[in-house]
Amino acid sequence: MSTKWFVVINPTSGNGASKKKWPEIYTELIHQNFEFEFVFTEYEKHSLVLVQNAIKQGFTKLICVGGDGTIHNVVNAVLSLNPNNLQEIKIGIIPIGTGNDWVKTYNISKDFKEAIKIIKAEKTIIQDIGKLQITASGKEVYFNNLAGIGFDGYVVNKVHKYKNLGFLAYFTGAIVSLTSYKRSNLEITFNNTNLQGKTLMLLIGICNYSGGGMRLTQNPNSTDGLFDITYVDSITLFTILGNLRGLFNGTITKLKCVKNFKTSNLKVKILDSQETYIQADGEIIGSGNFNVSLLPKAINFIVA
Ligand SMILES: Nc1ncnc2c1ncn2[C@@H]1O[C@H](COP(=O)(O)OP(=O)(O)OP(=O)(O)O)[C@@H](O)[C@H]1O
Repeated sequence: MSTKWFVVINPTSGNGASKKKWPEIYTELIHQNFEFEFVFTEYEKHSLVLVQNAIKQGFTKLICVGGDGTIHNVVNAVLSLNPNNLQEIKIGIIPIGTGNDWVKTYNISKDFKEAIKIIKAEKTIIQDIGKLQITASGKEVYFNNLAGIGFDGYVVNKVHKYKNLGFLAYFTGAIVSLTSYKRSNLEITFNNTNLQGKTLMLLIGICNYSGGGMRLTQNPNSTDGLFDITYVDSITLFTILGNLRGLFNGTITKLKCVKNFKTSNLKVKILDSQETYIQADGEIIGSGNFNVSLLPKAINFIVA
């Protein structure tokens, strides 16, 4: 087992900010007495291979420099490898992304010096993780923050156009997309509940924030063994514009048109032929019918 840290940097995250800030982050890691090896990703999902190789070499302490997509890839690397020493693996985050949503739940600072101090203290939380399986392909994806289908996936698919707007990228993408999005006919089944019909979006939440600081699930708790589900069949642009603060303080979830549930499993069937994107932690992962289940207390993160 290595006592060194393995640092993976996505140079494209935060619209290139990770690459620019790396020399200062490197200096600060040395300054705070970290022993580490580091590597830059060279293509999308490259962190999956890099992290799996690092774990096979005996690294247990990982640092992720990037945004929510980079954290998502590191989590997927660990859980798809499912090593014998999973309990010993810890993930620390230096948040340099666009939305930086996952870190907000745990008050991890966006100031990299503060984020490094938090990692140094090695206080961990064992968090719940979602496992999503696309029925047709059997593809499995883990998520640590929030997954969704419908409008949510549509916005994520468009958001790259607005990445230069920073945290407003998702909000801008959502407002621009609301007029053009065509709802899909979905069937959603969990516990004794069956929802069927034209659906704007379904969100499956673990942590508190998504879409660049929005609070779109009502009562999330990242360690309670349950997803927080938000289901919206329709909402007008007018209602959203009248509740802009509610998007960011969570009161939007109290509107009559927004339904909230808790469950640890659910099934989603697409009842029409329209392609509907599924997103997990802000990454498009496919389309089609899928099942989701919760893995309670599945992975250690270093938190404030
Ligand atoms: N070297 C690379 N070249 C191109 N894409 C990469 C590279 N390394 C990682 N990626 C991809 O970059 C994407 C975005 O990364 P990330 O989410 O960390 O940044 P972000 O989108 O700016 O932040 P956020 O998700 O917090 O909004 C991920 O899908 C990841 O697979």
